Amino acid sequence: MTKEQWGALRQDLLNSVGQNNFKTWIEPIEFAELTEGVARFNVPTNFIGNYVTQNYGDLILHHLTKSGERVQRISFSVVANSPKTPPVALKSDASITNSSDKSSSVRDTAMTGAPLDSRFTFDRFVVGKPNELANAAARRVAEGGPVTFNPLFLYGGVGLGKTHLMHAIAWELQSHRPDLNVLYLSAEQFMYRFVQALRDRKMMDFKQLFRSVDILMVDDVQFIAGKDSTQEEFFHTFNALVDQNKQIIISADRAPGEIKDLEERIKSRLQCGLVVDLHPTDYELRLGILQSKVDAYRAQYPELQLQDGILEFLAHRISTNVRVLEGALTRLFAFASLVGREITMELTQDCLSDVLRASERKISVEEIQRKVAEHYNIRLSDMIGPKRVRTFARPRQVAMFLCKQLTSRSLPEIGRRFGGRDHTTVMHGVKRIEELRGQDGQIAEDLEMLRRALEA
Ligand SMILES: Nc1ncnc2c1ncn2[C@@H]1O[C@H](COP(=O)(O)OP(=O)(O)OP(=O)(O)O)[C@@H](O)[C@H]1O
Repeated sequence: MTKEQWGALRQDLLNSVGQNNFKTWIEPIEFAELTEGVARFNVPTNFIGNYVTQNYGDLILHHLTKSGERVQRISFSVVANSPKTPPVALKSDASITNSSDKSSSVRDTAMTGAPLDSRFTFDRFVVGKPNELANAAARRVAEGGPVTFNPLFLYGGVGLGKTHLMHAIAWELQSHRPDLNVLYLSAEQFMYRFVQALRDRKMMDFKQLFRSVDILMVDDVQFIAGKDSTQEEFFHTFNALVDQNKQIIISADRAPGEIKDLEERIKSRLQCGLVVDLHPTDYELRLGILQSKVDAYRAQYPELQLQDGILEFLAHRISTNVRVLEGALTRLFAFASLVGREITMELTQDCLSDVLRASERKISVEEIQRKVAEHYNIRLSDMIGPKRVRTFARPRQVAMFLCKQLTSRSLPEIGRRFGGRDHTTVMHGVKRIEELRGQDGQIAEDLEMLRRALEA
């Protein structure tokens, strides 16, 4: 790809990210070269490199691929005055890890040139009810003691921490058991290497490499489903390692039995050890994660000013996955530091309007009305209808309050969905519940219970 082609591609990116984001994030990056599947860019600061990787990495990769380029990953190097600042790379690569230098944000290894993310450690993994079992199992494996369950199979939806836990295991093993040879790679990378070995007639080397590891970790194993010869090779590798009593750790986006087009014999092997599920996050875990990110950020930028209630608001409103939550916070920090202002609710809603709109789809006004009606044992038609007796009016106000809190609908919109009421009625209802929440323990409890039920 030439610089001119990159220029044309930037237009597509402009259309995708919008003028403001483009000016702030995309414009400063400069295409350097594309070699061996890696598109390299120069950036003025490490911060921009990190931000673009996290927020636009996939998008850039997508546009590059769409334009016909063969690109596996992108990488950023800081060109300003600090030649020592490390380049940043995307996470989906492989690495054989055998040193404990964590100085760079993403560490490359000489052997494969692939990264383990230094942020993905156990001490930065926030534990809550939804992930406590997965965390405990990962920590056990990371001790590097005798193999008790093989494989450890971690599964869960997008962005819930599977990769984080796998990297954490690798880091931990490196520091406590540097004698062990740990190989972490994505299933895609496994296939890529297998195909390359076939093409270069280096299957013996391939087999030897994979059979000589002490701990093999394969991320996103669902990727090999339907790819027959890769599955076959994976099956042999798996068996050879289990026979030698070597630990295997696998992750996927769903349980082994539910991965379509995965051979039955592989499914049953994968179920032989310990299968642990990372559940969707709950409000408390999301708040804990946000808090820990703020603490980490504050350690670097003590001038950060964050109004009360912002984290709670984000934890309520963004329940899709942790990656989205993290991305939202990073964007907020970046925006606030650019404009040099305190992070207020207004700034948050402004800066994250697209994310908030996207995640709002999760809880609808109708769902809230239904749940609240059920909870107070009234009919939905009475909740929306004209009757003003307390038995209906209070649940109606509770529902309005939750609509205001859990969706991004405006007051007039909410009013319309409550039988065409005026926005001042909604405003009054929301205010009333806010007051009651502080005075009436029962209302506070009802609100909490309903919120949990709606977010579950
Ligand atoms: N419990 C947690 N504590 C702190 N950070 C977390 C937690 N769970 C997820 N994250 C963060 O969320 C982001 C996404 O996590 P990760 O990449 O591990 O997800 P994943 O389950 O592997 O997703 P995918 O299915 O897309 O590969 C990472 O930046 C990770 O650090």
